[in-house]
Amino acid sequence: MGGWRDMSAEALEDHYSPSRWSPRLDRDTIIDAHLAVTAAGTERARASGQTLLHVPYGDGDREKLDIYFPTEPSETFPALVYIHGGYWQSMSKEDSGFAAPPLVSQGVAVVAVGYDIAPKGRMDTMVLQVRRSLAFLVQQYPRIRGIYLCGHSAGAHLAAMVLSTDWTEFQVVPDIKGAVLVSGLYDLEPILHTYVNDALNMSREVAQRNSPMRLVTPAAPAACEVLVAVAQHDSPEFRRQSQEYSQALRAAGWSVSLLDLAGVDHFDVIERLSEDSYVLTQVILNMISRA
Ligand SMILES: N[C@@H](CC(=O)c1ccccc1NC=O)C(=O)O
Repeated sequence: MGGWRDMSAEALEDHYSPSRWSPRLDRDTIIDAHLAVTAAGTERARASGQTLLHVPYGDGDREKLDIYFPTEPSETFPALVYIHGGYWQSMSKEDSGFAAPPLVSQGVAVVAVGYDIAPKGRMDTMVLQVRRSLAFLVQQYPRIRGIYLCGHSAGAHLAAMVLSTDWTEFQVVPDIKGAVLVSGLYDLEPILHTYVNDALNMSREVAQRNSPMRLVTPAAPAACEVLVAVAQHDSPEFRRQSQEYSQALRAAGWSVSLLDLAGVDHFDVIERLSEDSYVLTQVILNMISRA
């Protein structure tokens, strides 16, 4: 932690703008392309399989989740809980089902979680919402046995916050068997100094208490397996954050792998989960089948 403190305001802004680092598309089109691809992929997943959409896990507008059921469900089945990115201020669960087809065909349910994005959603609230969605899921769906978390970018941050949850404050302890954190942020302090915080309006204290990097605890005996994935064309700051977080978890006794995905950028690193043959799809299916 800390090298970023020597960076100029412009450099920080650059490093925390994932759209500026892709060799594939220019910065003005890549976000729109990402929204279009993930929305179309979600539509496809909804049209082709059995779903339960907009299930409320709380009273808030966005406190809802979508379930994509396995094509041939066994009596109990594992679930991958997907937490969308968008810098805590864009996207929704309506763009979060694109990863379902290759998983539901292999007996895995996919659950896309909604949460209140900024400015309505505050950082503490978003973290609490995602934690509550997991508690709800295990209480309401006893057929789900074994949860795998997957988050992209800001969603990987929220997934990492779920890993740091003290479940004694909830009625249940979800059986989280694995976590796949893709191109995430684990230290929120640098973004206090960028445009990202305009909508979030975090104080230093809020950023610190919501930084997974500061919340790494010794691994419990049954701690889950963590896969920290980062794209070749993520910015050096994003790549540094993934490296440092995975090292910190490993030093605390967690079972962690750092996966550096070649040939992809911050956006197609996750979009390609809609493909059966994508290496990350295969790694996720492998993680689930080994458990
Ligand atoms: N303003 C950001 C947008 C961004 O980071 C983003 C957009 C859509 C989905 C995920 C994103 N990144 C992290 O949550 C950028 O310049 O790329």
